[in-house]
Amino acid sequence: MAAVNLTDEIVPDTRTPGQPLIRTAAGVLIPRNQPLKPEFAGLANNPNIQLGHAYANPIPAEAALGGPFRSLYNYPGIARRKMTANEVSANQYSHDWKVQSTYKNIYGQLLCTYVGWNSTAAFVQHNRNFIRRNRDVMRISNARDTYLRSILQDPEATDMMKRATGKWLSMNLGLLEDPDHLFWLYEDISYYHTKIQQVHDLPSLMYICLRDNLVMPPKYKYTLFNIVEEAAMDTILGSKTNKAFEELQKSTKRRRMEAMETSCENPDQCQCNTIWHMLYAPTAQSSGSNPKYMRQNADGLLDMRGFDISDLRVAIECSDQCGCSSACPRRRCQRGQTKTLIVSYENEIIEFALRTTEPILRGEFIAEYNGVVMKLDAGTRRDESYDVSLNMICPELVINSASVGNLTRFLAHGCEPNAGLIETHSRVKEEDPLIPRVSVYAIRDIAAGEKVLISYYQQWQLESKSGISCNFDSFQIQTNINFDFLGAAQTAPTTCHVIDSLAVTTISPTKMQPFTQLYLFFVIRRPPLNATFVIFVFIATGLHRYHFSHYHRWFHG
Ligand SMILES: C[S@@+](CC[C@H](N)C(=O)[O-])C[C@H]1O[C@@H](n2cnc3c(N)ncnc32)[C@H](O)[C@@H]1O
Repeated sequence: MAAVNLTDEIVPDTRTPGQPLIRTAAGVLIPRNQPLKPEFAGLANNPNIQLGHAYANPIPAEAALGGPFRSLYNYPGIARRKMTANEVSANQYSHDWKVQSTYKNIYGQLLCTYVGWNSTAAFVQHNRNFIRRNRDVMRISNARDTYLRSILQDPEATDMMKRATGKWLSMNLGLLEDPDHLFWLYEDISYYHTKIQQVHDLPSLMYICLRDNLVMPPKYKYTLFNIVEEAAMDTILGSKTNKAFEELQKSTKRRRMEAMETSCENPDQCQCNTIWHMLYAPTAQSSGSNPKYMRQNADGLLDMRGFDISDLRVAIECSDQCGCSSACPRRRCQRGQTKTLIVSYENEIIEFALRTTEPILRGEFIAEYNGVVMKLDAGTRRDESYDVSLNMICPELVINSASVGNLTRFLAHGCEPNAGLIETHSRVKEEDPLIPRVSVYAIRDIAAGEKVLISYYQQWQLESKSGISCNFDSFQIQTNINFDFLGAAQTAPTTCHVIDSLAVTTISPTKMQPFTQLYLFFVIRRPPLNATFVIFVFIATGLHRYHFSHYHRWFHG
């Protein structure tokens, strides 16, 4: 075997900034102290594949210098050792250091923080040249401020959320003097994850927690390509979907192909429809499910009408063999995210969720779901709530984003989802392995500021035999009975949360005292566990927040 491209650690892509189509296709995890399998020889020589023993988020060079300050928080890819204001002046560092972010201070002056320096070394900037030289940073700060101002105008935002915008909109002295404040950790995570996004030509990423007291931000490693465990790579290499087009043609029985249009820039050479027929189209022998072929139109949009998570769906994208450019409508996942999204802390139950800062059209691509591709029966413990299955491309595998992933790991469950996951057969080069990919597309138009929600559960999981479902109508029946009993019939559920096997609905009855909330907890039956259907009713005056988090913890053990 020629020189093996095996490193200790797989790292976020920094090799080809600005050229998304020749970036890393995947990282493959090879167990330590084990020889590289001969079947992996092709991977070892493929410049688009990184082979390594672990996935790491190294601290970028400009922040790695370090200083005497050691932050309380140890997060992957985030500089922990930083320089303080004293250290900076003792070493006479210039203000040309790389700018991390900017804010207005309470006097309306422009204040800036630097990469690898702590908050005590934030400086006021008077110079117009500063704005000219740091347009990128200013653009991100302005987008953040626009989002925060929109919260101030939002009738649904709570008083606490509005109050908390102050921390970001005008920096106060207290925060500057407290470099261990969680606020700075949020700022660091936003900066370092944005840096990885930018290498892939993707928009910035912000983490925001609009609460008086910030909660710990999420801790995970950030990746924009899938990391494949060795056993999963074996499965991929042996799978029919991984075969190169010509090989597939030789090994597939000729079938009559229904003529289909393609929006590919080069329709005569486009192979996508043939791949659909050879790999995924239902045959006379196939029984049961009827897989759906998702084809982008000339604008790169998918027809998401009638989206149902129990359907099998696959989108097929062009490879270089189709002879089209990187701008081809049928390479939408390859081009990646274009809308700026925010990871926002919602509440004690949902925790973090994704919100869009820009309108998204129905059928529009939102982002790729990245994480670790692993075998379903890998035997390793994982948080399955971050699993996405690959029923069409490789049913034995899942993508799990609990410890390594990208922003899509924050997609929350919605009873009325506005987005859906689409398995995506996509590789830039035909000689690359076909790493399973999953894209997130909008099911309906999504307005700026809205949460991006998917449905976690299939209908059979939500509807037990006793008729419990994540459906406001059925909750309404239950709640009216209870309110009749309380003498307050004119009520309506306001929110519905589903926590794993638990559904919670919060109701503010009109005839009850102000601030009184009623929480109904439903345990949803999930076959094969035929757990008894339980309803707890709590009437809490003033203390409702306490009850909410208390029972949440109780149910999670
Ligand atoms: C894929 S994660 C989503 C990200 C997660 N919220 C976080 O902060 O890391 C799935 C978990 O989010 C929470 N979650 C998501 N949507 C929810 C909802 N509608 N109601 C309650 N919890 C939700 C549940 O704890 C679930 O197990």
